[in-house]
Amino acid sequence: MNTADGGLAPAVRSILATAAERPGGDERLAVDARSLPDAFADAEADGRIPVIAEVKPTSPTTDGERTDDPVELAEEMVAGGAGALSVLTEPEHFGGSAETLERVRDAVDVPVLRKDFLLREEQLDAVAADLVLLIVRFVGDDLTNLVSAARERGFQPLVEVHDADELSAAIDAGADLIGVNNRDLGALEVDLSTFERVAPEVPDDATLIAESGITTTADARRMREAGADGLLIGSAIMDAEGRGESGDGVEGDGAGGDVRANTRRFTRAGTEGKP
Ligand SMILES: O=C(O)c1ccccc1NCC(=O)[C@H](O)[C@H](O)COP(=O)(O)O
Repeated sequence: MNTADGGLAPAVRSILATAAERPGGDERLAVDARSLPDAFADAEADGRIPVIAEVKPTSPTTDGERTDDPVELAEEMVAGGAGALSVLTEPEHFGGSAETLERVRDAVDVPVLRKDFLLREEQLDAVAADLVLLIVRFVGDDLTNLVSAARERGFQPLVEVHDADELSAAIDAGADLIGVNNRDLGALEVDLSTFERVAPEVPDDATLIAESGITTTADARRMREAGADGLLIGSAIMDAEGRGESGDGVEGDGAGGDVRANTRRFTRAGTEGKP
C-alpha cells in the first residue's frame, strides 16, 4: 500500500518526522571502528555464514516486544555465531536507544552497526559505533556528504538501497558496504526477489548485504546464492512471539525466543557460499 506524501507508509512518515527532530551529539566523534569485512572473513574462515544479528526490541511490523536486557541478547547472538551486530537506536518506533548501543558495544568484540534513520551530519555524533546506516531513499542528495562525514569520524557507512536507481546513487557516493533492503519502505512489504534483482549490478569489490525478511534457513541460502556476502537478520532472531522455525523451514516447533539458537540456525544454515 503506497500512500501519498512521498509514497511512504504512515509508520515510515512518522519515523521520519521524529528523526528530523532528533538532536545530534555535543561534539564531533572520532571512532576506532572494528572492520566489518574482516569480521565477515573471520566468519567465513570458521565455516559460519556472516550474519549481522539485530537487537530490535520491536518495530512497526513486529507483533509484541522483547523487553529482555539487550546486552544479554547481544551476547547470546555472538555466542550463536553472529559475525556482527546491529542495534536499533531509534526510540519511538523500535524501542532502541543510544545508551543500549553503547552498552552492547562495550560488551562484545564484534562490529556493531548503529541502526537508525539519520538525516543530518550532526546526528552521526550522538553515539559511537563501528558502522552507521545511511538510507539512500531518506538522505537523497546529501548521501555523498554523509558518506564522507561518516568516514571522517571513523565510521564505516553501510549504504542501504532498494532499487537500481538507489544503487547508482550509492556507487556514485563511493559506497563500499552496500545493503539491499528487501523491505519496501513505501508499502512495508517484504520481497526477497528485490535482492535478487539488484545484487547483479553491485560492483564485485563491494561488501554486499541482504537486509530484511530473512525468516527461514532456506531464505538465508537463497540470499547467499544470489550473491550476499552477509545477511542482516532482525525479527527472525529476536522472535518476540517465540514461533521459531522447524528444520524444514516451517514455522512452529523450533527454537522460539532463544536468540542464541535462532542465530546459530542462520550462521550454520549451510551454503555453497557466494557463486
Ligand atoms: O522492521 C520494520 O518494521 C521497519 C519498518 C519501517 C522502517 C524500517 C523497518 N525496519 C528496519 C530494518 O532495517 C530491519 O530492522 C532490518 O533490516 C531487519 O529486518 P528483519 O529481519 O525483517 O526484521
